[in-house]
Amino acid sequence: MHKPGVFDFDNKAKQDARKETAMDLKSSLSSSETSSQGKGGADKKAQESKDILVTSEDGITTITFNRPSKKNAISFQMYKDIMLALKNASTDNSVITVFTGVGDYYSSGNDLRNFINDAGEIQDKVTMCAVLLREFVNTFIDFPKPLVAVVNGPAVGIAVTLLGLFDAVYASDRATFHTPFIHLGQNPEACSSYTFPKMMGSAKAAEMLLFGKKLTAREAWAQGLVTEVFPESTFETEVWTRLKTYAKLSPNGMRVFKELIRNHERQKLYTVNAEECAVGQERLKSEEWKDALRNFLSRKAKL
Ligand SMILES: CCC/C=C/C(=O)SCCNC(=O)CCNC(=O)[C@H](O)C(C)(C)COP(=O)([O-])OP(=O)([O-])OC[C@H]1O[C@@H](n2cnc3c(N)ncnc32)[C@H](O)[C@@H]1OP(=O)([O-])[O-]
Repeated sequence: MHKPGVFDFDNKAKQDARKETAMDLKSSLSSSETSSQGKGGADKKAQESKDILVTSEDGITTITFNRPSKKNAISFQMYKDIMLALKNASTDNSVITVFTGVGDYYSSGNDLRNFINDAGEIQDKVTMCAVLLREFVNTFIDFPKPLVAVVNGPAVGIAVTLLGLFDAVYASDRATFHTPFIHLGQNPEACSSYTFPKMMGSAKAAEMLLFGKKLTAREAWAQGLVTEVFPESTFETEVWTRLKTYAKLSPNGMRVFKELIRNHERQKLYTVNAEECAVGQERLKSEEWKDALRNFLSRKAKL
């Protein structure tokens, strides 16, 4: 019998898992939806979940990582909440959608405890994780309005790689950008294996993605990952003043221009996302990854 290779996306196991996860996501999204007010919900709290806050004001829907005690690490539930928030933001009255974080971090990336059960054992969530991740990243690829990151502090892993799918990234000079996949036995995701070399050139992208070099905000700006860096003392005031001005620009114009830009490479991004998730699925079975996870949990390893 044909053994599916890493890039064979159509094998039955993946399809079954995709069905399961799709059902799981559907029920999770619809149960949150009953309490959300997505459509037309400008100028009020649009949706509430414990770790992801969503507000809509002055033409801007803001999705905020709100888990400061864990440096805004992203749990599986948060991935689902973010997808729901983006789905609602795509049809609400707002013009621009913004991501930011509460506390000293923007986000420390994927919650490494996503893979641990209550007894502290590593769980096999490999296929489920790949399916969730693929759907999550596709939601960013397809988001129709201008998407802006207000990076208030350090960003790690998927919180960094996703930025390649944003339209603008404003950073405090306190922010750092770190993709330590080599130390984690994982691989670049969120289309960064394509967007980063395109953005910064292959030599600079390799330092980040292959060698896990942490960039300061100014280095990230010099390499095209960040639009502009602001001093921490004036960051919030300057950025929000600017965003409120941008939110008065033509919403239809911005949608059409964004679609024009995205359509040049939408199919390419879907393919890259699928490939990265398939490779990631293999990486999450590796001993390297399990060792990295054990080291983090036993507090032997920190970035
Ligand atoms: C599959 C999808 C693909 C995604 C890939 C990625 O994103 S790859 C990137 C994956 N990301 C990483 O590899 C980052 C791993 N994290 C770190 O290396 C460090 O925590 C730090 C450098 C972010 C902050 O160091 P610091 O000394 O300033 O603070 P602190 O360490 O005391 O943290 C406070 C609390 O937050 C907790 N917590 C924080 N982050 C995470 C997390 N991601 N997960 C879980 N928990 C996390 C931490 O355990 C602690 O909890 P406790 O003990 O109070 O219950």
